[in-house]
Amino acid sequence: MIDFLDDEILNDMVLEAKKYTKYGVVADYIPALGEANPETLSIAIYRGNKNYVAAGNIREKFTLQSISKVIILAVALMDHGEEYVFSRVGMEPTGDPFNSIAKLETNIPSKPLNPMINAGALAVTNMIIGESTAEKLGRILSLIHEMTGNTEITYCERVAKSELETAFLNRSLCYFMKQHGVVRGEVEELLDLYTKQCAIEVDCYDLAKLGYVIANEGKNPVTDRQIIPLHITRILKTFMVTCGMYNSSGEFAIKVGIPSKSGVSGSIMCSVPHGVGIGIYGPSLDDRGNSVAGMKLLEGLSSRYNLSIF
Ligand SMILES: NC(=O)CC[C@H](N)C(=O)O
Repeated sequence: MIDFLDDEILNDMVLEAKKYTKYGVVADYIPALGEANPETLSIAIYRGNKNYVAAGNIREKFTLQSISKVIILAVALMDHGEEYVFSRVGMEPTGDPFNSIAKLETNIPSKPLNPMINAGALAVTNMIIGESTAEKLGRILSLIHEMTGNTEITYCERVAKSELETAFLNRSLCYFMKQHGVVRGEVEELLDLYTKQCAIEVDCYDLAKLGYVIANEGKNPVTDRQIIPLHITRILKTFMVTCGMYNSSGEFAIKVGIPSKSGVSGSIMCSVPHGVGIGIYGPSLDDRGNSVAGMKLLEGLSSRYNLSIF
């Protein structure tokens, strides 16, 4: 039972998993991410109603990167409903790296295969309702504020700018999709919003709460308010299982078995069904872009506390 887990046990598990940080590298294709300390590993596990355990420097901030894909999918589904969203993005895993362009050309009609890869997330970001980038970003942040109870959360300008200046591959994905009518409007405006949403800054505690709300069928842990409809949280968790860890999702399902989403900042958000959220930060990444030590830590937690959903 994860209820028996305390800070001391968790700290020992973090120290053990930390040894694996040396087998990875920090992402530097977004130059600002390259400044992270590769030896860092921290985790917060939120069990509802302010009950949590933690280890490492859980107040250290990092950017959501691909974890934002789960949040914007929730916003788009609440804005438009399933039929519209899935007319512009698919539901199938790709088995390719997260930034791959390959399947956009070979898949007919040319819509991205799922919302957890960059192409799919760009298509979903393109659906967010709002008059301006600021309004759209404000709506994404509002949902995050409500889920975490932390209204201070905003985006890191430096990381957003660093990505916008170097996002050549994401620009290509957008132009390709624009050619095929999947992306509409100005590509630069879309990239501006996308890089800002990826640069939303949180700490492990916030991330654990985001994961918790999805695990808790969309309800706020303190007020019990339904923030995200139940059927949408099911969609989010399913994508987290099938595509959340990029092209490691299958292996991760076997070894860990928890709906999870990772980001190239080295973050992982997990939603253990029926009420546990986990937020991890460990910027040393494996060759698929997942936190090496974070995955080891999850493997240990899952087997020790029987957390696999399978
Ligand atoms: N895997 C990720 O976290 C990718 C997010 C990053 N902002 C990108 O588009 O490349």
